[in-house]
Amino acid sequence: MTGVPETESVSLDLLREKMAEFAKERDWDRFHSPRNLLLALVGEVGELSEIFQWKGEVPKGLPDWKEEEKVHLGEELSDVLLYLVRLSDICGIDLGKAALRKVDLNAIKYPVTKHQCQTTTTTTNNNDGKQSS
Ligand SMILES: Nc1ccn([C@H]2C[C@H](O)[C@@H](COP(=O)(O)OP(=O)(O)OP(=O)(O)O)O2)c(=O)n1
Repeated sequence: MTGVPETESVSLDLLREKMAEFAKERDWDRFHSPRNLLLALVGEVGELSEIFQWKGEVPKGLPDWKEEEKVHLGEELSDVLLYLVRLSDICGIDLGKAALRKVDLNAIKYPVTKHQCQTTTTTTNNNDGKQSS
């Protein structure tokens, strides 16, 4: 259905093209304004949050979740990603490049030597750089 072989990785560029095509075919470009897309994105983040709502903390890998719950989670994560990709495109932002640049900036802001977790002591580093015991 996507035209992408199962074994191939999916790029942000492919998703950007698919969303552009999807909107064009339906004459929905006029609805895909920055503000509309942002609101749609926030709505989908809400739907994603609902999946985790009231569940308490859940273990990584979601071992106790039913297959259909995981499929639903994948759908909501995808909606968030797709609107984010589309919003970036409409705003003229190369999301992949911007994100890579941000990763570099994060590494400068949080150098490993200063923020590595100390496993031998009871002191822990929060990811905001502040320490707590
Ligand atoms: N104007 C629109 C409407 C939808 N979509 C695409 C992007 C999302 O991936 C998905 C969102 O579709 P829905 O608004 O139907 O939302 P859900 O799929 O979450 O359905 P529901 O809200 O019924 O759970 O469709 C889009 O690009 N532009």
